[in-house]
Amino acid sequence: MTKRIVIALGGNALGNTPEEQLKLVKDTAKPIVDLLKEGYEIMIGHGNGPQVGMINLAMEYASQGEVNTPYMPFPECGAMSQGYIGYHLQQAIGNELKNQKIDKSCATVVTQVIVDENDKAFSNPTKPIGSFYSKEESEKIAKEKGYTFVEDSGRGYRRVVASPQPVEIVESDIIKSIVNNGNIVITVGGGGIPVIKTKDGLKGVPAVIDKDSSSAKLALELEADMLVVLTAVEKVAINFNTPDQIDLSSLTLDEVNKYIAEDQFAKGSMLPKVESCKRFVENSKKDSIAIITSLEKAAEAIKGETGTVIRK
Ligand SMILES: Nc1ncnc2c1ncn2[C@@H]1O[C@H](COP(=O)(O)OP(=O)(O)O)[C@@H](O)[C@H]1O
Ligand SMILES: NC(=O)OP(=O)(O)O
Repeated sequence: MTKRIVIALGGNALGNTPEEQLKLVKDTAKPIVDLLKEGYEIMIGHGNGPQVGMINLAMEYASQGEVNTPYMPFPECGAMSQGYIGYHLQQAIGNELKNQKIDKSCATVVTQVIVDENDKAFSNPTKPIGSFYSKEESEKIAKEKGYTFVEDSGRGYRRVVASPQPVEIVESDIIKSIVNNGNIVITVGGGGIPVIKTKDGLKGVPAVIDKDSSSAKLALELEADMLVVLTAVEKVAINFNTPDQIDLSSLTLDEVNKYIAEDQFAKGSMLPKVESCKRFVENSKKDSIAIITSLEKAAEAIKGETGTVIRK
């Protein structure tokens, strides 16, 4: 039977500028199309932290100065980031499908994800977005704009916004029909545009959902066999970045719980990935697995030759 995979693409698959992104997505397209060729059904989720931060900053700047464009709300900036990233990815994957003479298509679905308006994440912003700043720069911007900044994994200071849990993927039926036809779908970009239910219908809210969390949700809703989280490291480690670092080839759910309790996975980087994989494996009705590895090693990891596999 055809196996269904959800791939969650990390920041290093996209870069930080349009030029960088256009170049990187070409490298991303090849292993994805290779997997389709091997008979897998493929859904792609991706991050948007740097991109939504950039769009939001640019739109805010333009709405304040002499240019005076209309104010662009944050959920609309999220939608723009999905379109911008989806456009580059679907173009690169479309070109690769043509190069490999595969008669299938790739499309992006602008995706809304329902969140709970009472999610406590709204009063505790944790999701880093946009550029990295020095401590002094971040303090200046925080004072001017009232933003919250945190130090992000030793890489500098970044603005943080609320990151509620995904509750339901609004467009899951259309996503299913695309993938059922053997085509590649790019969806839940940037975790999806967070929306809440109101008496007048859905309404966007200013937040950024974690893309690994939404990719896990997608994998559960579409009964995927595998969730593949692609990031900058080949394997998850314990004692990460210390002389005692041990790279892990496999993790059971019990081991995941033990290492989470020991604080082995950094908050805001590896922890949400491991937690998303755990949620998928724990709740999947099948014997599904999750893999965390790098884009370069994705094909090998799916064959079981590298990466960190998380299973029941
Ligand atoms: N225990 C760990 N094992 C491996 N990597 C870790 C660990 N803790 C933190 N990391 C870091 O987390 C990074 C992945 O998080 P991040 O950069 O936020 O992901 P993304 O690829 O989605 O942008 C890795 O590249 C690595 O530097
Ligand atoms: N939305 C999201 O999770 O983006 P990043 O992966 O860029 O943080």
